[in-house]
Amino acid sequence: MILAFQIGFLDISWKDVLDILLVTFLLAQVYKLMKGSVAIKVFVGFLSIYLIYLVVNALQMELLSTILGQFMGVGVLAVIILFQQEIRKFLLLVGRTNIFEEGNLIKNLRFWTQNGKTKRANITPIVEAVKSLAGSNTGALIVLSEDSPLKFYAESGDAMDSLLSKRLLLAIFNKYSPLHDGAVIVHKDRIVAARCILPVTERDVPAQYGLRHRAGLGMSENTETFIIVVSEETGQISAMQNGETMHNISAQELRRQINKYLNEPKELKKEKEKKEKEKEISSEVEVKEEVA
Ligand SMILES: Nc1ncnc2c1ncn2[C@@H]1O[C@H](COP(=O)(O)OP(=O)(O)OP(=O)(O)O)[C@@H](O)[C@H]1O
Repeated sequence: MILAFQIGFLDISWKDVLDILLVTFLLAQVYKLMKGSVAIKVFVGFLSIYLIYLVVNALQMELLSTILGQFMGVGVLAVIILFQQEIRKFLLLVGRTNIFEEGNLIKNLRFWTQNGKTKRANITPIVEAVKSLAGSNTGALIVLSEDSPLKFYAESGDAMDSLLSKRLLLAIFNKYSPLHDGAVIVHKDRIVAARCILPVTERDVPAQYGLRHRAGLGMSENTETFIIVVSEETGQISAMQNGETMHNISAQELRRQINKYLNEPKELKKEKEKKEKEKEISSEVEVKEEVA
């Protein structure tokens, strides 16, 4: 074996380096694909347990490594069952994208290096378009995603990758446009796709909510996105985030809420998640106490 270098008692060969690089590339691709959806939290959790399992195994801690080993065995099955839809979409995506096709490898690499550099969304075209659509009772469903282009959901519609503009949004949602059905996904300053299918909420919602509102709410439960719905029936504007609906808001309020969503620092988001978890735990404890 040709040695590359040695770290303490570890002999690292070029094959190991290549192995590590490939695994890193694969994990980063999976992360990029799932970024912004709830699946990523399960993925990171599972990965952490797997890393602990590897360390525990290397340290030959028999009992813990047996328990974690059992968990990993069942866990893989549980993940496959829980995320069968996502896995299916992922495999379809992989099957359809040949990275060695002409220009594809370069495009992928460029996407990698430029991903963080895409300009932030200019919210004026969005607010102006929503105001116009509401004024003419034209139904619309717009998903704003700050973190990721939501490839899984974008795949269900027609890819666009166009610069965001008021006129383009109006053209898409025009009743006679072949693209008006479904949702538009906006990531940073680009319209990623139109005609996308979103997950519909399974919660009990007010009777006046039809499929458009249910899909918006479902999306907000499943992803860290901001969703705007314009009702075709009433022309009212609603916004959804984290499974909560802001019903019948003005264009001004919409602008304020989008700004809040785009400017919310990551730490604040994490703190909010922590508080929600604490709330969940305390309500579970309360229920248990009541039962006892
Ligand atoms: N799962 C979905 N994902 C994305 N868009 C959807 C989905 N389901 C329905 N829609 C969109 O919603 C439209 C139907 O809206 P529907 O009238 O049922 O909703 P609504 O909430 O009552 O809204 P409105 O007030 O506009 O009537 C469809 O034409 C389609 O464009």
